[in-house]
Amino acid sequence: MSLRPDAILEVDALERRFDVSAPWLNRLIERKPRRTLRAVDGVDFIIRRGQTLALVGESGCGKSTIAKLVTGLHAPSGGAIRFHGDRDRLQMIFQDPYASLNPRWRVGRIVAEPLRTLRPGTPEAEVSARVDELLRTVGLSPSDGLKFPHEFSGGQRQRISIARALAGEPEFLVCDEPTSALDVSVQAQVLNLMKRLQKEMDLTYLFISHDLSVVRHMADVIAVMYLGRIVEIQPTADLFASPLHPYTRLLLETIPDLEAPKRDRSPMGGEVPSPVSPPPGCSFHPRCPLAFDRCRAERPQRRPEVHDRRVACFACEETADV
Ligand SMILES: Nc1ncnc2c1ncn2[C@@H]1O[C@H](COP(=O)(O)OP(=O)(O)OP(=O)(O)O)[C@@H](O)[C@H]1O
Repeated sequence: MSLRPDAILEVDALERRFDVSAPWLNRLIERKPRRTLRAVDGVDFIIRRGQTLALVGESGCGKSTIAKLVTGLHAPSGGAIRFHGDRDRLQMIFQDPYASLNPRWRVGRIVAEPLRTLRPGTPEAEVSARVDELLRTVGLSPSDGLKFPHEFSGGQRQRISIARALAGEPEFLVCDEPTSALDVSVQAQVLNLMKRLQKEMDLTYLFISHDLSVVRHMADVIAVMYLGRIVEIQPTADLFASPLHPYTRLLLETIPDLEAPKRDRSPMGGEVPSPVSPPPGCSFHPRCPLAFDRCRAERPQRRPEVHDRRVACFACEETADV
């Protein structure tokens, strides 16, 4: 059952645990219990058709695991993923175009492959015309189809990945750090291309990044993750104008040259705790300058009835309009 008629993806109480126990013989000898890592620990969000939701957070907070759960590469340990689109029209773009393109195939064949899978029996002349068109769409030329991936720069390779994804006629794209391997100037070009394609083709994006400045101009809604959970979700402009969660503020403070008004730069050091043994209460409390007793004992929840504007924080929810 869909909660929202315009939602293409609904994720509810999603969990993914990994067994990270030592091998059974070591456990037996050393009398160690099994260990479970909670990579995704009760995540929910919706994405509306034609929009971009960004998942942002430090390395290890569970972003890629969510991408793999949504694309079906991992099975959930709990919760639900409801995709209201056509599963065959869900594609993924990865961070590392070097690793995701077959080095022994010419670009034309790489881009043609999803097309041949989607529409078997398409005449070769038609496939080739479509490949040429896709290469032009992403800012390459048809003659580039004759080359191998190693003959291109990082940005061009990511354009090839995008052309390949488009060949599968997607309606939904999961983009896992698509520009983080690229120089800043090239990053902007690829992001602009993705934005243009989204508009022209009515695409929906789940966009993953560790960098808030990258998603600022891409996302309609930003979900900030910490240790397997979403701690805050807000429409992008609101998140930048009035971040609620202390962790979001920490992330914003690390963006250089942000034109936002200067906030109190409270030092918030400390390491991200291990997802194998997260702290009790709010996972962020050991690093949080606002933490009080309740934060150490009880886990803050986000209110489920408001989809795009929620914060899981006892200290800020009293003042927040959520
Ligand atoms: N197959 C696996 N087996 C065991 N642990 C895993 C596995 N995949 C991910 N993890 C762990 O789950 C947690 C979340 O990892 P994930 O890759 O989703 O984070 P991330 O936010 O995408 O970080 P990064 O940007 O570094 O990939 C990490 O602690 C990671 O070590």
